[in-house]
Amino acid sequence: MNATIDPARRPAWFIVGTDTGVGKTFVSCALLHALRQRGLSAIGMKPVASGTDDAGNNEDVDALAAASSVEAPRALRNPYCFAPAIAPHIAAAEAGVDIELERIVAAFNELRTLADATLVEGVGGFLVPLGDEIDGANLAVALDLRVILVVGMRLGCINHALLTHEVLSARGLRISGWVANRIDAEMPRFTENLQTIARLLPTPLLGIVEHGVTPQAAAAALTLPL
Ligand SMILES: Nc1ncnc2c1ncn2[C@@H]1O[C@H](COP(=O)(O)OP(=O)(O)OP(=O)(O)O)[C@@H](O)[C@H]1O
Ligand SMILES: C[C@H](N)[C@H](N)CCCCCC(=O)O
Ligand SMILES: [Mg+2]
Repeated sequence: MNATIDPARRPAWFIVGTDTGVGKTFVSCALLHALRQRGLSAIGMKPVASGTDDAGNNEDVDALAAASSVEAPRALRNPYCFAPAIAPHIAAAEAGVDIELERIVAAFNELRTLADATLVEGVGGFLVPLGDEIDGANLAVALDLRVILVVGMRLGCINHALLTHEVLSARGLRISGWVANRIDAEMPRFTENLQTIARLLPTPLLGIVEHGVTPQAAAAALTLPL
């Protein structure tokens, strides 16, 4: 790691998806590998996770840790984790927990000191509530990071990509680019859909992640907006 660079100036992105299950974790892992292939140390964060196995582990948190080149305490990588795989504000309410943005920002700031680059995976789609007063957009704004939008390429994604981009812009976020993730191997007219989104989204296409590749292999197809 290049410890001479002020942590606040090290590259970091907030990974937003067009929905839950569109490949935010998958693409985040690919981006972590892409950073590492460039010789940078990299770490992933999942501030709010829901859904654990019997041992209390969450798939996203574990996948990001496996793709990271730096180890860090789970409390920093994942400040909030709830057992049921449900909307996080409902899981938090059931657990009697208030999700606090300040706690997430503090964890992120500490995590950022440990690696050259940091990726933060959002929760579900961009406007998922995190409590009565806050949502995913508030989290992205509080972290003040550039955003990478993961578009899960399936029927309906054009509208989801445009809606998400509009809200990102309305919240004043800087958008580094988008990634086309082929979650549906059989998507009819994939190329035409890709071209439509590329034409309508005023942000660069950072790469296409093919269906069924490993995150390591997908890394080679990604341009890092460093
Ligand atoms: N390019 C791909 N090829 C094959 N499978 C993929 C691809 N991208 C994602 N998947 C699979 O699709 C599922 C959803 O992906 P992923 O968990 O990354 O979505 P997510 O947006 O992070 O979801 P969540 O909102 O739960 O965090 C996972 O089983 C993942 O392995
Ligand atoms: C459990 C799942 N994998 C995600 N972590 C949470 C997705 C919440 C979606 C809420 C919604 O938009 O309706
Ligand atoms: Mg995920």
